[in-house]
Amino acid sequence: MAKVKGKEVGTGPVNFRSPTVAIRLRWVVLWFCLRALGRGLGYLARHPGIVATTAVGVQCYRLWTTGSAWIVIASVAALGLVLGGWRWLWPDSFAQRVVWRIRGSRRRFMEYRTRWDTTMRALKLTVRMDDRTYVPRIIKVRSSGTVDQVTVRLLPGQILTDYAEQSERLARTFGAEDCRVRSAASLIPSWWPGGTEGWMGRYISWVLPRRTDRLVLWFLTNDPLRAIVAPIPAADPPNLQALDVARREDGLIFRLRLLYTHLLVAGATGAGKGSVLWSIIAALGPGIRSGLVQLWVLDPKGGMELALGRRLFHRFCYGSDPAMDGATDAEYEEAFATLLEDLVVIMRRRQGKLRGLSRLLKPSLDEPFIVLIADELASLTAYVTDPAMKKRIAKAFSLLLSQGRAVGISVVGALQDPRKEVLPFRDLFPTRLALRMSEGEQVKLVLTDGARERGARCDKIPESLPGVGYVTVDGETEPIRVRLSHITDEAIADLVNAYAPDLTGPTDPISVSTLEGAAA
Ligand SMILES: Nc1ncnc2c1ncn2[C@@H]1O[C@H](COP(=O)(O)OP(=O)(O)OP(=O)(O)O)[C@@H](O)[C@H]1O
Repeated sequence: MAKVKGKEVGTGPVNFRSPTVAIRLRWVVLWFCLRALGRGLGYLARHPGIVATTAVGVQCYRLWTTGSAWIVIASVAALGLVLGGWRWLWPDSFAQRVVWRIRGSRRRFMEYRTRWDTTMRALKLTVRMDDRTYVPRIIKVRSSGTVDQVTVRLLPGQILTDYAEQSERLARTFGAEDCRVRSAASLIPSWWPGGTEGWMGRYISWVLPRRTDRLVLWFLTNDPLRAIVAPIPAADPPNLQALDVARREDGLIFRLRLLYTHLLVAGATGAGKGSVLWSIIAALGPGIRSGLVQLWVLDPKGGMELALGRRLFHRFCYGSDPAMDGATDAEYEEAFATLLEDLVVIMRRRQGKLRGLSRLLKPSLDEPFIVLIADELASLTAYVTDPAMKKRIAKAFSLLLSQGRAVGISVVGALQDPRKEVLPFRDLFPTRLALRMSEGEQVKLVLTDGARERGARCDKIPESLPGVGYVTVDGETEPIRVRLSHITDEAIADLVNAYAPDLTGPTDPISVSTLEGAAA
C-alpha cells in the first residue's frame, strides 16, 4: 500500500468488515501494545530534547537525594548564566531558539492540537487514498507572541496555493487576525552571521537544502504593527547589507539590504513613503558622518519632504533652490538631469577603476557608498514637460539602475502610481516595498505576481496605519509585513545635529524652525 507521510485517520470510530481470518483476542491486544510501543519509541527518537530533559531531571533528582545538591545548584546557576549571556549578546537568536520554542509548544498544545484535524477535513485539505484519509501533519509551532508560525508537511499533490486559498478561513478558525502562507523558511536563521548570502549561509544551504514539502502558516495573533515604531538606534558603522529600518510583524527588527541593490517604494498618498526614506537616512547616519556614505537627493515636490535634512546630503536638488528662484520648469528639470548625469560620470569612472580587478566595489572613505534618493519618481519620469530633459533623465536613470549596483551606487525611489507608463524602468528595482495602495491590482505591479494571494493585501491596509507595508526581496517569493519607524521633524533635527558631515568642532545645534527657514 502507498505510504503517505501524513497522519492516518480512520474512516469512523469502528470499522466493521467481514473477518476472513480468525485471530485470538490476545494476539490483537499484543499487536496494539507493540504498535503503541513502536510509535512511542519513534516519537522519542524524533524528540531527543524530551529524552535529554527527562534524563537530566532524573540525574538531578538522584544527585539531590544523595546529598550532592550543590552540584545541581551550581549547574542551574551556570545554565542561567549561559542563557542570560546568550540573551544579552544575541537577543534575536535567543528569542527564536528559546522563547519562541517554549511559547510555540504551549500554543501547539492549547490551540492547534485539538482543532487541527477537524479544520483540515472541513477545509478539504486532506487527501483520501485507498479508503483512508490523511491529514497534513504539524511539524512544529514557533510563537513570537504576535505571530504563530505553524510548519506543516504537505501531503502528496498539495501545493502552497491550496492553503493560500483557505487562509482567511484558517485565520478565523484559529482565532487569528490574519493568516499568511509561506514556503518553509530556509534552515539558516536571520541572525546567522552574514545571513543566507554569507559563505557560511551558502555552505549550510548546500548541505541542508530548503524542504520543498513543507510550508509555514503565519497566524497573526496580536498585531505589533498597530503601535507606532519609534526610531531604531543606528549601528555605527552601519551595516549596509542589513539596515535596521522597520519592525516586522513577528516582532523582530526588519533589516534592509541596500548595498548592491535598488529599492522601489510605492504607496498611495499619505501611506508613509516619507517614513521609508527617513528611516533609511537615519540608519545610514553614522556612515554619512564618517564619509562612508553619500546621499544624493532629488525631491521634486519643491523640497517638501526632504529639505529638513539638507545638511546630511552631498547633493540636493529640489527644483526650487533659492539660487534658481524664478526659474522655469525646464530649468528645474535640467537641474535634475544634470545631477543624475553627474552620478553616471562617477559610475563610469568607478567601472574603469574596477575593470579587470574586481566585479564589486567595497565602499570606503575614498569610494563611498552612494545612495540616490528620489522622492516622487513620477515627476522625474512621466510628468517631465520638456521632451529633451525627459530623455536625459530616463537615460541616466536606466544606466544607474542597470549598472550602478556593482559599483556601490544604489537608487531608492518612491512613487504613488506604479504603472509602467509612469515608471518604465520599474523592473530594474530588485527590492520592492509596497505600502497602502488604492487597488489590489497595483500590488501585483509593485511586488511579485501572486504576492497578494500570499497575504500582501496592501489595498486592505487601513489609512490609520501609515508606514505599514510589505517588502519583497529578489529571489524570495513571500512578502514580509513591516512598519517603518516614524521619524518626526524633531527626530530629523536630531539626526542632522548628530550626523551632518560638515559640522566642525563643538556641535552646532540647529532647530526645526532654522531648517524650515533654510528650506523655504
Ligand atoms: N511609520 C509611520 N508611523 C506613524 N505615522 C507615520 C509613519 N509614516 C508616516 N506617518 C504619518 O502619516 C502621514 C503621511 O506620511 P507621509 O507624508 O510620509 O506620506 P507619503 O506617502 O509620503 O504621502 P505623499 O505621497 O502625499 O507625500 C504623516 O502625518 C506622517 O506623520
